[in-house]
Amino acid sequence: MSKNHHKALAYGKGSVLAYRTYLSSLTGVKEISESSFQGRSNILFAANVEVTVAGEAFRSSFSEGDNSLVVATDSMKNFIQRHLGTFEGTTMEGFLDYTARTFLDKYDQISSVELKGDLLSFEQMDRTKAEERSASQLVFKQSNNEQSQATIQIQRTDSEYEVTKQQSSLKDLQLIKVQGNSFSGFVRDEYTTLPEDSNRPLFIYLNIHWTYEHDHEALGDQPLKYVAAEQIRDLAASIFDQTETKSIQHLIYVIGCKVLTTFPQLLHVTFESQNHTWDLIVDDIPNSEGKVYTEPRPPYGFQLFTVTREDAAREQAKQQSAESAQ
Ligand SMILES: O=c1[nH]c(=O)c2[nH]c(=O)[nH]c2[nH]1
Repeated sequence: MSKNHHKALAYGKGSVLAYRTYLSSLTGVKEISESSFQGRSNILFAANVEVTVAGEAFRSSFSEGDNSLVVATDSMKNFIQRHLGTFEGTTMEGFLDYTARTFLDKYDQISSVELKGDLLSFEQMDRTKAEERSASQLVFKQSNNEQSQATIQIQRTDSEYEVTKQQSSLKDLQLIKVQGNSFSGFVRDEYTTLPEDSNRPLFIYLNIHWTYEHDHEALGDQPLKYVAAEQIRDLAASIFDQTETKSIQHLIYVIGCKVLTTFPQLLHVTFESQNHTWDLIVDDIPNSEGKVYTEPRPPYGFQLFTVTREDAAREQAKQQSAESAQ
């Protein structure tokens, strides 16, 4: 049996919080019909960052207790927070790229650095002034719903810095569709107790990760190429609404294809989904199509799938031939 685990040699700092006011706003993104998203004011840019650094130079800090090359994780925290003050871009992806590169510039002994940042969500509240209601430029509500996240890993090579991982994510989007979902035709054998269902409510949790063909297009410097987590969220919800779902497997595939045809600058999109569909309690409410449900008991099911450009192209060709046959 082959053993295929990487040997670990790294250290870093988690939960580095940095709240920046009046970062440059993100404007000029490509607008799509499924989303009202036009940009982010960035009046508040709130980040929770994790930094991980690696390099053979740190081996002796583990084996000998030799701290002579060790950058204290406390200093890493300061580095991240102060660089949010000098950052001139508009996105988390851009901030992490900027900080990772300046970090490698500063510390020769570090051979690779990975930064992961959650963009903490603060929503603009309404205000009324002289009978006119508009978005407050001062008051925000912290929102603990789905979150956007970015990850970048940059490696030092002999001549340059190489981006070895770049990913943008939307985490923990929880969507319920109250009807228009079936699940049937699955294996029936002596272990099967689940009935076929032609119309179930479907409650799913989604993590969605997308990767650009060209890493630099993730940064937001060319806003027309930037894909915002808000747009991915709205696309996913719109497809869910429009699709008579056969399974979560099929739903995430269709969402992935739509994401890739809408944003051709993306290389692939990966889904982690969970099934949290409610249990039925009251089926027959007189004179109503309503029902009563409750939280399902554990365990829960999950799906993992990466949709590629080839998948999206095949799906688009299938749709076009179906349309021309009509
Ligand atoms: O969308 C679903 N996919 C499954 O694989 C599955 N399995 C299950 O019990 N319910 C569901 N639902």
